[in-house]
Amino acid sequence: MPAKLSVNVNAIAMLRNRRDLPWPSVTGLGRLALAAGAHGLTVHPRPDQRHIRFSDVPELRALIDDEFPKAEFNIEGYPSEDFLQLVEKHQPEQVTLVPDDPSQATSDHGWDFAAQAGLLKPVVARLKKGGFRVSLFADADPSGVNTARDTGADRIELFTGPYGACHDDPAGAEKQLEMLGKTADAAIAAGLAVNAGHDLVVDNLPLLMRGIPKLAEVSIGHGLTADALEYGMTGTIKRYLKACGW
Ligand SMILES: CC(=O)[C@@H](O)[C@H](O)COP(=O)(O)O
Ligand SMILES: NCC(=O)COP(=O)(O)O
Repeated sequence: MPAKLSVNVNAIAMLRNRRDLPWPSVTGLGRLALAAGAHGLTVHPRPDQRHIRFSDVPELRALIDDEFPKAEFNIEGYPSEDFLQLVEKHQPEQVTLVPDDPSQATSDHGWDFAAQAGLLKPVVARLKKGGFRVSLFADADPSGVNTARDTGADRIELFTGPYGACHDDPAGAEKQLEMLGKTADAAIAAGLAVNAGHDLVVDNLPLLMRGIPKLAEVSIGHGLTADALEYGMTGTIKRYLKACGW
């Protein structure tokens, strides 16, 4: 089965937040994405709420529960106490832990598993006890994978930013893909499932899918939102599903 597509609505929220007005509607565009066949929605709340607001989370939870019960909600973020309470309240199907500090413009690295296993283990245990699937944001580096597994997580999410940055450098993209593939192989051998995300677009998805055919899920926001301005959300989801191999 091809990788499932989870649509990250952070960029839509950021556009809305330019004004004190309710459009573009995060929930409305999330509805269009799910109606067009996307498998889930992703949000990445940050403490300053510059993208998604905490108040968006219950609306998106209700959208999935009421209208798309087979879809999944994925909440990504740094495991602060506020974040953990947010996910415990709104019960996403998947929690993706990301080592962002609040000043970062966007996510730009995965966990340093050797150094941060002590922080992650009790957090993963708490989330697993709450019934959540837990995924850990990971750089393309197979050496950290066993430590990631030992935290008790179910999945890793490969950070594909450096791959996405090679949009005009095919040789560089191949190099990045090789490391991503090795990391995915090591993770699967360790018993973890593998997601991927960051700077994925219609043009770089087919190569990623061929290189890592066992990917479980991709979460895509920035590039997909840019495409939606051009093609509309419904047309964009169809393009992205096709690029994923559906
Ligand atoms: C973990 C990851 O790569 C994404 O969640 C990314 O952080 C998207 O969030 P922004 O669109 O807010 O940068
Ligand atoms: N986990 C990655 C994600 O949700 C979206 O990242 P991007 O497509 O906005 O770069």
